[in-house]
Amino acid sequence: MDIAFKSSRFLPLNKIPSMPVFSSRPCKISVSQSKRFAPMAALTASPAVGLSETFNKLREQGKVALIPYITAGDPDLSTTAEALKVLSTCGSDIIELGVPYSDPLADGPVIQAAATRSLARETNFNAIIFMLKGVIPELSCPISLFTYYNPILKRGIENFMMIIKDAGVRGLVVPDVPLEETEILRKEAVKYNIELVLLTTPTTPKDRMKNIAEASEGFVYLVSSVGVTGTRTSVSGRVQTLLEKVKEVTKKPVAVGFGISKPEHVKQVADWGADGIIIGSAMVKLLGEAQSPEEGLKELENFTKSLKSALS
Ligand SMILES: O=P(O)(O)OC[C@@H](O)[C@@H](O)c1c[nH]c2ccccc12
Repeated sequence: MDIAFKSSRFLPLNKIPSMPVFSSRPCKISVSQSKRFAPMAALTASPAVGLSETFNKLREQGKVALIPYITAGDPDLSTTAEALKVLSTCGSDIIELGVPYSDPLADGPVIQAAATRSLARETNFNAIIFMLKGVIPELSCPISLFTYYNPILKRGIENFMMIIKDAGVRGLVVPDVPLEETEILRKEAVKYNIELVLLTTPTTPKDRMKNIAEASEGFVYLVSSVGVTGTRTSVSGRVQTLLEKVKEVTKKPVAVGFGISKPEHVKQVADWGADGIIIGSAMVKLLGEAQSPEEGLKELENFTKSLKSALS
């Protein structure tokens, strides 16, 4: 069952409630934090730079993009808003925000547990959008939304794009859509200036990899290893060869994700020639398993700074 969207199915843009449906559990963040989260009526979603522009700028400076992933609504949406600000302030170049979903195909145990906790608190799509509208104007990097296909289809592809664009989202990753079916998605995404990022994996044949890279917008997501997301003790040396393979078929930026969780990993993958590094489970774990949201945010800040300095 799609719990995440149970209370918000088929809502056209103008029917999205103006108040988010946050969990009834008391939120432990401080008053000053919650004030900072309050959406500002005067600000509309900022026209922050998109993913391609971000990579262009970094390329000029010879820098590699730091791309954290976190799950929306874990431990709660107010903390997610604060976490986005922390990630942005600590030098993230793009942030992937995961929409919790009840049947996540490729998510490993850490991200699955985060989605389950988030859904148990009744996080829903409309509340995530409301939160993003308030916080995106305060960020200095673009947000790329990460969601499975079903929730998009249920809203209608065009309606979905319209909603996320209106919230200020600049990119979209939909891991369960095969290349052959991305065309319609991409057509609507382009209309709304949303860059649709496609994924290639270690088992993707070279000619297919080329087609994926050609169709991908913003960057190409290179999945570093087979299996599901999650931290691993080391990054396989195979990633270096994989990176070379992708770079033979495209000039677009290539960001590597899956199993990267330490500053040493980040440095290693950057040295192998990646244009961006995606870190998910390690971030999600810090936020989801901390004693309090404040502690989780502090740990997130320290961790992001350590990853950023590995790239400088
Ligand atoms: O968690 P990791 O191993 O650091 O990997 C990144 C990842 O979490 C994020 O991009 C992601 C979350 N769920 C996914 C499903 C498929 C592909 C990618 C993802």
